[in-house]
Amino acid sequence: MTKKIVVLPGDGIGPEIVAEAVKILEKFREEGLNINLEYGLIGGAAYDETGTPLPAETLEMSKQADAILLGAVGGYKWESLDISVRPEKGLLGIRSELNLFANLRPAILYPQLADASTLKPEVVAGLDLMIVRELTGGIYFGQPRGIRTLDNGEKQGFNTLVYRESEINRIGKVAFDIAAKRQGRVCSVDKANVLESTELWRETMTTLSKSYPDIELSHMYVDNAAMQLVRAPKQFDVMVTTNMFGDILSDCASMLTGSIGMLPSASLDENSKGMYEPIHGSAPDIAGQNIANPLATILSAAMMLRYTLDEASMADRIEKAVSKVLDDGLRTADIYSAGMTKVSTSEMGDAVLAAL
Ligand SMILES: NC(=O)c1ccc[n+]([C@@H]2O[C@H](COP(=O)([O-])OP(=O)(O)OC[C@H]3O[C@@H](n4cnc5c(N)ncnc54)[C@H](O)[C@@H]3O)[C@@H](O)[C@H]2O)c1
Ligand SMILES: CC(C)[C@H](C(=O)O)[C@@H](O)C(=O)O
Ligand SMILES: [Mg+2]
Repeated sequence: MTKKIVVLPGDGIGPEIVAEAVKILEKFREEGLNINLEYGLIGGAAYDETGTPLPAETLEMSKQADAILLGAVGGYKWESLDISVRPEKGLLGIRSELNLFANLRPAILYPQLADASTLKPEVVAGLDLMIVRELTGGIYFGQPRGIRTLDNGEKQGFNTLVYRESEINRIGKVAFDIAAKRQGRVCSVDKANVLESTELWRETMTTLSKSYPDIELSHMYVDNAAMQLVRAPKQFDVMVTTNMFGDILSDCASMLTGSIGMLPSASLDENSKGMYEPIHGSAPDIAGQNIANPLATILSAAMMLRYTLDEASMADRIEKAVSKVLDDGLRTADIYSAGMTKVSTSEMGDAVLAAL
């Protein structure tokens, strides 16, 4: 049966990088992969056209889809809008509406990029870390939230960090199951010394770990985890953490691999239906210049083939093709170093396509 892929390019560099991943999906389609691509609006592009960052039509087609490929949302143009209609709200809305609670963000160093990493080669060589970020709960979604005026006339902004045991258990299971296929170690990152919500997080992870006797569970406070990531990242196998901590730690981890333009992600529901997107944003500072790195998006398409479309060999081919173009010395500006060949977004995409 034909699998339906919804493509949501979004804003800024979104359309540029998504176009490169689509070239690859189209090639596989020509080779016989039974997919159909359908485009939708999200983020600022959707707001401009329809007055909302997540039009009902986009949500409906995404619910019907087998998988979604997303570029990025947001940009200067929409920064003065009320938070409730900003482009980012469209992204949060689709994650929540589709119940995409498990966000997998693999931070893998391609050895060819050791010199682009912010860490010394001996500290980062062989890095292969999986960050499992809870994506539909925590402070991003907790109620109450807002800005209120206090009795003395002063304004106060407030958000609520809440986690239910069931939310912690389901993301914990994802992390333990992934660890079982890797080195068997999970580090749960929290702030249990200060926040009750993550005190419960720690207790729940500990109880859950009793069902996974072969997995080694450790706990770490988020401030230490940030420090350990840049000190000795190879101590981690799988990290599992809350929505906001995972957002921050994954941007941090991305630079260990050379660039935020290298990190893909999968956001999955209970049935491994998913949305696939690079972890970076719409990069308005470089949008429209054909210089963004498309590899995070191309690698996100590989994750889509692996996790949702059950086409592991095609995913392998993409990952090998990325490795090949890096072997050939091709670099977008963000990962460029002396002696390499600087290429544009579309040249990088074409090179991966040719290397397939
Ligand atoms: N998933 C998403 O859609 C997503 C993620 C993060 C931020 N955002 C939004 O994007 C907008 C810009 O946010 P920001 O500047 O804080 O973060 P950003 O990730 O867009 O950019 C941060 C820096 O990284 C660079 N960068 C990002 N992706 C790159 C790529 N593929 N190649 C080369 N360089 C790249 C940018 O040029 C910029 O200097 C905001 O509106 C933000 O809310 C969206
Ligand atoms: C744009 C924003 C809502 C989003 C997040 O915070 O989840 C982004 O930073 C990400 O990492 O996907
Ligand atoms: Mg982020």
